Amino acid sequence: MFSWIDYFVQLVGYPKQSQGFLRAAKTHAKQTFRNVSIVETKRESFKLKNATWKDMKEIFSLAGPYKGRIMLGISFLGVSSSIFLLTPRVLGKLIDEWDDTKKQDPNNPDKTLELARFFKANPAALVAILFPGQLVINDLRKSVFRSVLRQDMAFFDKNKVGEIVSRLSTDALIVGYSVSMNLSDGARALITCLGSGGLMVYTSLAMCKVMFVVIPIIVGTFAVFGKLQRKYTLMMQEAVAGANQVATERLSSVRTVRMLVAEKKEQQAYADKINDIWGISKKEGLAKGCMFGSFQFTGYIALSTILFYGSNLISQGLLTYGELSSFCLYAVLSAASLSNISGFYLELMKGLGASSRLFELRNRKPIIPLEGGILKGNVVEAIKFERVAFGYADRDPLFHNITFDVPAGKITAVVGSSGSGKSTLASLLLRLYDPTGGKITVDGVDLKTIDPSFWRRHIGTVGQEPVLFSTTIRENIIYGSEQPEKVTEAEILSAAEQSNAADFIDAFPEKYETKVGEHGSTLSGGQKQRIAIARALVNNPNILIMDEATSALDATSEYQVRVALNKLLANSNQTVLIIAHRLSTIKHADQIVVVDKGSVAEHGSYDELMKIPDGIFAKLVEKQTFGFKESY
Ligand SMILES: Nc1ncnc2c1ncn2[C@@H]1O[C@H](COP(=O)(O)OP(=O)(O)OP(=O)(O)O)[C@@H](O)[C@H]1O
Repeated sequence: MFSWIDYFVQLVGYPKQSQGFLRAAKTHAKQTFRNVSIVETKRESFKLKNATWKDMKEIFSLAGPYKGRIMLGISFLGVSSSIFLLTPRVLGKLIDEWDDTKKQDPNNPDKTLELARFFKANPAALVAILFPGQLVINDLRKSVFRSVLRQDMAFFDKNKVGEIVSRLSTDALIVGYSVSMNLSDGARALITCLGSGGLMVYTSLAMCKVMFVVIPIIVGTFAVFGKLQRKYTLMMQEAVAGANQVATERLSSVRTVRMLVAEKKEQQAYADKINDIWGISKKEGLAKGCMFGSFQFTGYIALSTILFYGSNLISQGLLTYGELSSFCLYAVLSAASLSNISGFYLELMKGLGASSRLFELRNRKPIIPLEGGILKGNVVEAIKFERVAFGYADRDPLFHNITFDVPAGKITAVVGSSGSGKSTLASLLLRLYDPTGGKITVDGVDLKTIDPSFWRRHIGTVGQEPVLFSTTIRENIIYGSEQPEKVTEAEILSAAEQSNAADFIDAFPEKYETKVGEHGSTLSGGQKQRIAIARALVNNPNILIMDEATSALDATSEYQVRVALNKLLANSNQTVLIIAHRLSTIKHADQIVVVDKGSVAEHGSYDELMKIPDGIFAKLVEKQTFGFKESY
């Protein structure tokens, strides 16, 4: 038989359970925020103030594709909130059941109990609204990452990768939460607040007089608390960001810290940052204590007034015990939902702040597009630099007139003092940046009109500091191939052979399947360089750009890399641009271009340049030879 205790447990248990899902998810999200709040900086408060309706529209448009799910979720929410709201009324009726004169009609049982039982048995129905949240986050992350990957190099010069990553992780999470679970919390709070207010009026109009006095006090308390809470949250996020910044930077450079014996200094720097956090949490705790104290005090006064006034009405026969109980519960409910509404508002503002940074990334159009244009990937006559001018953003101009040809099928070496802009020429040729003046043409076609991805795909590049990915040697070699799965074993072996890498790869127990570690950390500098050369060669590119990396290598590694390069250049019929640091080794180049003070100062074969009296190249060679003698 259905006992009174079962009856009570079901009634009280339902709202606890149904809310449990949302609350657990919300708590999880909040904890995550805490952990990743490091990126919330001073800009946050600025953004919050500047949030506009346009931002509001944009943020809600994220949930657009999931309208159906959201409507379903909100329907469940509406039903569950209604039941939740009816609960005090039903409880009131239960109390009145003890009053023999006001027994319920057994032939007309309360339908709300049946509904409550349904949701108690099917709590999963209430989780429906949670799914769009993760989907919104997924969409946002994917679209922002896609946009970031398509940005030009000038963008990456300005934006730190660490910050972009935290936008992708933290900001996306905040935005996703604010338009999903937060929305459901807000909707629930609003429904509960309006519903309980209405039901208070319905339960007893006379009692509402008391509430008109109490509500402003409660709202005022919440308003003050909300404002303070927001202030301390922002301060806390900044302090946590500061501490994490110190920890991240120092730990990622732990080698340098160790070599400079700076452990104690760093320990202190971190401790200072942690003390900042402690200072803020003390203030936050004090404010919270005061606010909660005053809220409880107001609450007790309100409740006592309700009870006092209510018992007066009961004694006059104008109110029942049950009605008074219902009224009290609704008063508590409406107060609690007011607090939830303020929480919803804060989270929404946070979401707006975070979204503006994400939308900025998502909507940014790169200056140099990834694709589009003439599909040209070979050189028949020559690549020409025609009066090229260039300067990096926020720096003085680097080139004012660079004019020279890179003839097809020939080896062109670029030399110049450190910082003269040799690597920058390679970047311009790859169209990582556009010249600010003049132009680069390929067989007379302006590089700006050529499809950038198609062009780059036909260029094999070996950078000064080779970058390998933390995967196998094989994967690293075929990384740049358009269709890696179609690269044959013979092609991989041939590329490794040509780059002088085959011997050391064969000596590894797992050979081509050897994992190279993060950034190739388990390989020597020379080995990394030779794998990078193999990677450049495996696609049999039409053009080769070699930025010599010799400074970081020891004599043996340098020798091995040089042998690889020489072998490669001797057999090459490709158009080659080699940025040379060791001048004695470019005697085989068809032509040498000397860059100095923003223009091409000398131009010719090795022997021709050596013959120029007081020539820059001759001086560079002399300096280097002298330098070698000094160092040995
Ligand atoms: N991404 C960048 N943003 C701003 N300035 C840059 C950037 N890359 C290089 N520079 C600056 O441009 C100048 C030329 O650099 P570049 O690397 O082209 O010289 P380099 O001749 O190849 O030097 P090195 O022989 O030392 O490798 C330098 O003053 C450098 O500080």
